Amino acid sequence: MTNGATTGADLLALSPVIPVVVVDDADHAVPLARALLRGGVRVIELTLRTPAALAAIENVAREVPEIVIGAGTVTAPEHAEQAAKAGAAFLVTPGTTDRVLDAADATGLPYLPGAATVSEVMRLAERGLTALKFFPAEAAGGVDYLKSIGGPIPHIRFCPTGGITPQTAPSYLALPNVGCVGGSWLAPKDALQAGDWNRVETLAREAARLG
Ligand SMILES: O=C(O)C(=O)C[C@H](O)[C@H](O)COP(=O)(O)O
Repeated sequence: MTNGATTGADLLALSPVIPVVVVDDADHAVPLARALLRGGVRVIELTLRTPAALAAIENVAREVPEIVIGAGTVTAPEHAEQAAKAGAAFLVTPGTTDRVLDAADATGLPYLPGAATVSEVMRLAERGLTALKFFPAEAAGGVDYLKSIGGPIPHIRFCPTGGITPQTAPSYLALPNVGCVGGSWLAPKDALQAGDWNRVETLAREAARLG
């Protein structure tokens, strides 16, 4: 189920870019996942922002076992259990609370908890976490902020997400404390609505080369 990704650190190594996906139609998820795989991206983060999200995760977990499927936008404790039951292999949270972290731990799944400040990073490090999501990356200070965090807290590694583009991704990926970036550009809403899977495959092929 997790295709070998059993820790947060494993998640950072799956792909240079983790596609962050919003699906309005659960039927889009399987062809989308297959297009990402054809382009060389073997991970997908399906955000729990729409009513179709959990069914989409179930569809991909059942029909595309070659891809590592995770649930994003985990903002409440119950989201963690719902996502695990749907077949998610990992969880991603935009920010963190103790209740959300406890619920994520209870699933036994690897997860990337969100942090945006040095103090939030330190609080997560106190819980023994060493692989975090840095969100909202661009708005929270971008590359320079992450570079600064690496000085006093060099053992924590990040998946920065939020406002990152194919043009800015390389500057993040060049940092020693960055394992991958998250980005919604790999699954443009208009491409999903049009069923333009060739465009998704092309975007994935370009992203897979960023690492
Ligand atoms: O919903 C979540 O789980 C989040 O944490 C937020 C998303 O990861 C970012 O909104 C993606 O940012 P963009 O790539 O700029 O679209």
